[in-house]
Amino acid sequence: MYKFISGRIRGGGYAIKGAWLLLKHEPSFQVQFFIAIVVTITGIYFEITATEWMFQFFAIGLVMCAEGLNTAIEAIADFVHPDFHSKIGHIKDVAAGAVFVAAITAVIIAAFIYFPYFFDI
Ligand SMILES: Nc1ncnc2c1ncn2[C@@H]1O[C@H](COP(=O)(O)OP(=O)(O)OP(=O)(O)O)[C@@H](O)[C@H]1O
Repeated sequence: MYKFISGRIRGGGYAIKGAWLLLKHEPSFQVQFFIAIVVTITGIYFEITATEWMFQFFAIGLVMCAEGLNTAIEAIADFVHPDFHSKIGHIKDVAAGAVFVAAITAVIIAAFIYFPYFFDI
């Protein structure tokens, strides 16, 4: 039981380290983090509802999670095949496509939340 708990705590430590590495080294992740701060301040300013906060945090998490996984896939691709290869290009394009889908979803959620506040409708 002790081993199980200490193993889980250690795993959590590695995960936090991974999130910190993304924030420290990945420009795309840093941009998304900055946007997350901006929309959080915007949410506070407009006093959005609890449901809108939930959707907003879900959208932020979705995009940053997709970006983190995309970064990991890119790193694996570069590690297993550092040279140019059409298959590696395809893998990276598909992984980037997943981030794009998450980002479009977040933009749609943001539009639904903020249109009424910005245009007073
Ligand atoms: N080894 C490779 N072989 C073939 N195509 C590649 C290779 N490396 C990159 N590409 C192409 O270049 C694109 C950008 O790849 P890259 O690894 O530079 O990602 P990136 O633009 O730095 O992504 P991010 O901004 O998320 O870090 C890929 O989507 C792919 O189309």
